Amino acid sequence: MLEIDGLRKRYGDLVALDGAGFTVRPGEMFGFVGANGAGKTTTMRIVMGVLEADGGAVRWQGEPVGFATRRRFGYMPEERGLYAKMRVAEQIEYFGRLAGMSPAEARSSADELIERLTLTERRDDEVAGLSLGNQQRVQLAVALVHRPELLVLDEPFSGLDPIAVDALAGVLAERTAAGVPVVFSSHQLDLVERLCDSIGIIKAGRMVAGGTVAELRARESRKLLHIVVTGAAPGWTDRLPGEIVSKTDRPPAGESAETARYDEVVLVPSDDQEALRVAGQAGQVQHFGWQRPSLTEIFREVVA
Ligand SMILES: Nc1ncnc2c1ncn2[C@@H]1O[C@H](COP(=O)(O)OP(=O)(O)OP(=O)(O)O)[C@@H](O)[C@H]1O
Repeated sequence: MLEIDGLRKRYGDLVALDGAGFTVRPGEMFGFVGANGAGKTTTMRIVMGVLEADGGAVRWQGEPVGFATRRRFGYMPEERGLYAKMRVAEQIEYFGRLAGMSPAEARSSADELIERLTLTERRDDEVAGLSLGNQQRVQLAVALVHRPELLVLDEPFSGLDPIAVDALAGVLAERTAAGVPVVFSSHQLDLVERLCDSIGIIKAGRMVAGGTVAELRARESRKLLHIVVTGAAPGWTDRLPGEIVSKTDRPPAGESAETARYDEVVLVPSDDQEALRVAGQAGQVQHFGWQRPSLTEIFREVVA
């Protein structure tokens, strides 16, 4: 289990981390999200010992993390670090050897990752000549090659095409199934929502929300009502009790309105039963139900 506790870090006068912390359990995929400059990279660098914290602690299996422990971690830094002139397979093997693998182990692990991350046709190319997305795949292979006990990945999905996203998600799911905790940062919230067991949201160096997506939905979000009414006279939505978050009178593309008028409203109701009554009196209620907020909506709410 990885425990990050009360991290503090200043760069001169700028407070980058102000008590940030979270826990990642064995086999858990943890999505670390926050706006630009919120402190994600700084946190990951401290976990990996690239930066020293001014305060707080990082523990692995209950013990403070040191150099020997970090060698067993896999890290994909924000500043990608590959040898431009080295060939793909050679490079991945080299990093496996650096982490203490035998030549045979490093080769077989590199071969497996090359295949999984669909780099087979590029295995003898120099990294410098690869597209950015392919360089990213090599960087991921380097982080994974020594079969680390913990994975810390700074925006591993950025710049990958959808096939590479699926390939990487598959590799990470295998590692978590084997008990490895994975922490990754991302701005692709739909992906985070799809892949992660739990999520931490950081804002200005502090954690502002955390838990499973279901917990976040239950705890952090306002309850939204989604209402669709056809055939109502214009202006009826003014009678709805509560705050209208969005509304449109245009039916979704591809669906023609059967009646002259279509209204779709998202409402934070002050009285849901009254909202139902108003909608029913106004026209034909086609849909009336609670809307589950997406992670993007929750993010906007807690980070705003
Ligand atoms: N070496 C540095 N010197 C001075 N300030 C820094 C340094 N590194 C980061 N910062 C500042 O610390 C804050 C946190 O930065 P950090 O890179 O950790 O954010 P982030 O959440 O990873 O952002 P992004 O999503 O843009 O990658 C920002 O205000 C950033 O400008």
